Amino acid sequence: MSAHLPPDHTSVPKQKIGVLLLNLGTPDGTDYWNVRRYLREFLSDPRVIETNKLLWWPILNLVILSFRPQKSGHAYAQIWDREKNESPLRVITRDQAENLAQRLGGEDIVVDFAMRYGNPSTESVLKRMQAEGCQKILLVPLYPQYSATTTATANDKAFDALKTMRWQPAVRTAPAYFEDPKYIETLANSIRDGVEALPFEPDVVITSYHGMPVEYLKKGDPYHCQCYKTTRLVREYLGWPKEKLMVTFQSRFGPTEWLQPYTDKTLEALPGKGLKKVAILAPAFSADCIETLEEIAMGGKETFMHAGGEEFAYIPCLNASPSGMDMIEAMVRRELMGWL
Ligand SMILES: C=CC1=C(C)c2cc3[nH]c(cc4nc(cc5[nH]c(cc1n2)c(C)c5CCC(=O)O)C(CCC(=O)O)=C4C)c(C)c3C=C
Ligand SMILES: [Fe+2]
Ligand SMILES: [Fe+2]
Repeated sequence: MSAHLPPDHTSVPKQKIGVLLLNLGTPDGTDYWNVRRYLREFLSDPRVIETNKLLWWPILNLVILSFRPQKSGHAYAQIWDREKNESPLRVITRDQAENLAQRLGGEDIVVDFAMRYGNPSTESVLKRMQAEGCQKILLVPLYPQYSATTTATANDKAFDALKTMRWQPAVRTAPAYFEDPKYIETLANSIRDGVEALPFEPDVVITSYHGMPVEYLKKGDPYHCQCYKTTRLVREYLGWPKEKLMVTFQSRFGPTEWLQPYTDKTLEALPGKGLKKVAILAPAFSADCIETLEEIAMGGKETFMHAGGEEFAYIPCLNASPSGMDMIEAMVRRELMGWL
């Protein structure tokens, strides 16, 4: 038998289990070229943009990538973590991975994080984990609600890397956790605690989810339904009436119809209906990022106050908070069952 093994087989490291947290990605800097490189990779993903490739290529390369990097770079600059010189999404995702590593403990488990677009790339981290001896790897896309535009493409990217490996590790993917009782409880408590800490009583609390083209819902993406279910379960957990916790969809991109009601239009309309005090959170995001900090906490507030609103508060994502990490730890331990 040994004649068939590579000469250095004796140096194969001890078998370990890998846990890889996956998130969307972010530019390496706020300047034009860094943002352009990131947006180009992101918006070239056919899971994200389903428009015919021949049609999309000139629109993306000649129009969008000429103007959008400046606009997005300016938005990133407003929320950039200057001390670490990184975007909040990467800082927080790293915190989550480090915190989880401490919780799972032991030298037989390797916890790391990777991004679908930009750095650290999914391929580089998977290869590092394999070199460290991880023969079993759990992929954890950090999206509570499943979407082909996020969860599926994160997994695709990991499988693309596995395709290039002669000796592939065994792999599992963690499912979306939009109705996981622990997630619902954690999210609901973060809303109740967030609201109780405010110096005002909100007339309405908005759960603002990242949007997507309506077309994707019609083609069978379950994201929209899972968003509504998360909010319904949270509302039931809190015992709130239907009108107290609203669903809206943010971050519209391009000219097509996206999921409605739109967050910005809702914030504009609420004061006119006598609802002048709001709290808002973004449950589709496991970590605060440009879409929550710049678009909602800053831009959303401006829109609301400009329309006659009186009080506005943004409730942060679960991030690497103790309760958020309890939830991630419980989910990961459950998915590792049989491997540990
Ligand atoms: C163009 C179509 C897009 C779809 C569909 C989409 C879905 C989607 N996205 C997230 C989570 C995040 N998106 C983020 C940024 C972002 N998203 C799009 C476009 C689509 N997203 C763009 C063009 C951008 C870049 C920012 C900009 O230029 O305005 C981020 C933040 C990244 C960061 O660095 O902070 C996250 C997270 C979900 C959950 C989702 C599901 C439907
Ligand atoms: Fe997005
Ligand atoms: Fe946005």
